[in-house]
Amino acid sequence: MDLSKNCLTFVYRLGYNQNPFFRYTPTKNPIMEATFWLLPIITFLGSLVFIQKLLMKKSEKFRLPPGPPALPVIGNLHQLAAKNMSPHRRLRELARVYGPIMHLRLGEVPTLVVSSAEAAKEVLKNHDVNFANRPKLMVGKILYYNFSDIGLSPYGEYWRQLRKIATLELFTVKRVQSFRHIREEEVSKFIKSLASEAASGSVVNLSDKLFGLLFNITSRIVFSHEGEDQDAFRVFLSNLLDALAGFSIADLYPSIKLLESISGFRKKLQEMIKESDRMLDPIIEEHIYKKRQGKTEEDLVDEIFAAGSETSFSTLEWAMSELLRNPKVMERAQAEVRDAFKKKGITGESSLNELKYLKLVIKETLRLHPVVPLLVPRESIEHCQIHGYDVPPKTRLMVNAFAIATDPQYWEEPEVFKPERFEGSSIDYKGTNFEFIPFGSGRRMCPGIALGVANMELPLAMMLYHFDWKLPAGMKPNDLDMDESSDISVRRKNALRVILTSYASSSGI
Ligand code: HEM
Repeated sequence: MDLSKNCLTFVYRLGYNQNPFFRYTPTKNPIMEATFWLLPIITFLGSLVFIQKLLMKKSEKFRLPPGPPALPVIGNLHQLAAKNMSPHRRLRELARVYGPIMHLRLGEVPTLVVSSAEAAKEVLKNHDVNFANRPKLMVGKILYYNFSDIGLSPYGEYWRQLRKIATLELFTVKRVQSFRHIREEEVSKFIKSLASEAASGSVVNLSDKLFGLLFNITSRIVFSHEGEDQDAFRVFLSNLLDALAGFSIADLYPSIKLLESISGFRKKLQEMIKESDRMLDPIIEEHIYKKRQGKTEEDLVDEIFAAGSETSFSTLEWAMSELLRNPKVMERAQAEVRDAFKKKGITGESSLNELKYLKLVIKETLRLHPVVPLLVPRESIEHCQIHGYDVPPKTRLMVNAFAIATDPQYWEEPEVFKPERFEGSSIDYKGTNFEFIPFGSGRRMCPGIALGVANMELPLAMMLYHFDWKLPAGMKPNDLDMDESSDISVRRKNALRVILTSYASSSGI
């Protein structure tokens, strides 16, 4: 019996994968999947209860943070899976009951969940070094050839060298600027393609178009090459981001090596390697060939591809969704960009500095829809104390950036999309204002902020300048669903479909 296929089909039937975009990925709720997996093997794991009890005795001398009561073997997985909510929303709910410093056991993994700015500052600033490690997730071991990438490699000399090269050589403002012509060319092609859709008056799948844009920009930046195989890459990215969350059964029970193979996760990752080699090898070979002949433009390392395209794509998709739901904000953003371009003409990225409100729209989108809401998991290196609670070594850390960015303690009307809230405020996403950390903070903070923001500003400005937007079939702004996929990276669950008309004075596409 193909148990793996049956389990996935079951989860699929539960309705967690209704997004036609991502229909090739068998399940979009990894926690449900993990919980489901536990049913047939729970007997096997029962033997662990005894060991666990011994461990619990040992941990009694610690003052662990509060948390919901855990069950033997599965710990708190059932509470996370309850209510069919995305993990970051469910964890926000639990934090409202148990507090901003919460202890959970996910499978056999002790996990610290931090959900306030004060506690985030404590772990990401005051105890930054101690939490600068990443857990040894299977995806890092298999897909990234024994943790050889920046994002998943353990804290130490190797990671420091990679990060230094990335920071000094790849992510400087000058380097990001050197890709300006790529962004301008690709955005111009994108706008032309939207203009032909506008002329036909048909309903446009904006999600597809935006993904294509970010895919092309990132391909050219990373490989100096136009993107191909976009659909396959989209599925690959979706699977990769699932794996990064660390919610696979093998990552929840890392001591039981057998689970890596019987859960089918190892096989899945190996298939992903084959798929990524199939897609990337020809591009890389051509790139090396061109480089030897001195024919390439400056490029970034290939592993950056996933981090770079999906995050900016998702954020743009959310920004357009919020603008469609909030016509007044849309109006103000369009007025600003149209006014600026009318005065100076469309001068590509050099016009962007004037667009103060547009920048606030992006900030507000990152607040309400941080695309990596729990940041990338970290792990404590040695024992430490956080606000008087003990945190043993090898505790997994999740910082709920979403819960913090929607906490009424720091934000007025936190659920309302209101870019004006940042007007005259010095709060920024650079990692020092802990109530707003969509890019994380500290040593492992996202090094790609400048590139990510550059990839979002020009497309957004151009979309707002060239077109007027409405929802299809007489839908009212509030009818637009904002359902989220339930992965580590939070995308729209359903494609964003729109009708657009060309703005009368728009020219120079
Ligand atoms: C909207 C855009 C983006 C968002 C919201 C975002 C968010 C994040 C977050 C939350 C983390 C984890 C930080 C932590 O653990 O504290 C991260 C890590 C990372 N990001 Fe980004 N990111 C974005 C764009 C990019 C881009 C464009 C690149 C590169 C081209 C990039 C490369 C990376 C890398 C390499 C890491 C791992 C850093 C490390 O572990 O040392 N990101 N990002």
